[in-house]
Amino acid sequence: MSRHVSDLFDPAVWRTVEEFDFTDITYHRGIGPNGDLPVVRIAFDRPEVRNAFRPETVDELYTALDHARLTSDVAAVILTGNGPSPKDGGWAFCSGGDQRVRGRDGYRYSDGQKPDPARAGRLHILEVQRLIRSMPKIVIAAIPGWATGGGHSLEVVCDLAIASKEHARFKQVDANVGSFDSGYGSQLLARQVGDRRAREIFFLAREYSAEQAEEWGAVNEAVPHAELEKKALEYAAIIASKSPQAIRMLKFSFNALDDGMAGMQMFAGESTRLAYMTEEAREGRDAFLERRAPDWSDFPYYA
Ligand SMILES: CC(C)(COP(=O)(O)OP(=O)(O)OC[C@H]1O[C@@H](n2cnc3c(N)ncnc32)[C@H](O)[C@@H]1OP(=O)(O)O)[C@@H](O)C(=O)NCCC(=O)NCCSC(=O)c1cc(O)c2ccccc2c1O
Repeated sequence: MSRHVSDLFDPAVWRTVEEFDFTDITYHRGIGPNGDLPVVRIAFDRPEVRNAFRPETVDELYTALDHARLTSDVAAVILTGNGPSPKDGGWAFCSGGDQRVRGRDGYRYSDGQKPDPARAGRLHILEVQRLIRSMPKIVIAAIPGWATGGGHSLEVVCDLAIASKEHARFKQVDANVGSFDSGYGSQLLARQVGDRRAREIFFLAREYSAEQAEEWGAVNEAVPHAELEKKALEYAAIIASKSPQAIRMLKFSFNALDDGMAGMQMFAGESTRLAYMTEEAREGRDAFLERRAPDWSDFPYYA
């Protein structure tokens, strides 16, 4: 019998991705009447601690996201948090780093595990942020409850965000606990809500609601709690109806300026792929393989 995943999870539209044995997250592939849908659902599965992440959670999250990245018939990823908490019924997207395992130099793996010293103090949620940013798929945050600290920054880095009207709460608590996301978590937030508001969110660490987040441009839409995942699936279906190449180029063009040379590299890499598909580029390859001078005469210098 399949286990209960989350109160918002509809078992009729998801199947478990079987290759993995995750403990801190769940990973599902969308299914429809005619087989797999081009969407996956990845969810934090630690509702008793408001879906705080420990290093193991981050490893699993990275693995699932990278699997989605490499799955050629997946167009979109829904990133969410399972709930509610069996302890008190509270909902969370993610409350950031698990403060119980925070050491002097980062977050620590569970007792008994003696990792390579390079993996002793972990802040590798930043690697997950970079993966979300650079993967050529659209990542949709479906926020059913609290988004705080590193969880707040994680939803900021997603391409789109939808929040539960009743239960989503936002609070950037980094400065309360002596932490600071000086990368995407703050700078991208300023892009989304404006510099003044982003400074307020970080410096004052005040709670704000889903409606407020929508008004400020921090999320795309605030929807009734019961409809959150349905709405995220709707977004994914629309994205999957578009040209994969256009979506990829658009995502990388949105990132390009803010991500500097790395952003341009992503965009330019896709341009190279397009160039490889032309007769002109094929002529260059063929000439090399046939040990002759390339004949560019069919290819004008466009103005
Ligand atoms: C999220 C809250 C606002 C929720 O408040 P609420 O009153 O609804 O619930 P409780 O406080 O009673 O929480 C229920 C239960 O969960 C435990 N819990 C919640 N959050 C965490 C957490 N992050 N770590 C560990 N445990 C947590 C809580 O203790 C309760 O347990 P009981 O046993 O008592 O039932 C509120 O909980 C809250 O403010 N949480 C803390 C948020 C926080 O401080 N997050 C960390 C910020 S720093 C961070 O995330 C971070 C991580 C990185 O890896 C970075 C890397 C690089 C740069 C920056 C990073 C970064 O900033």
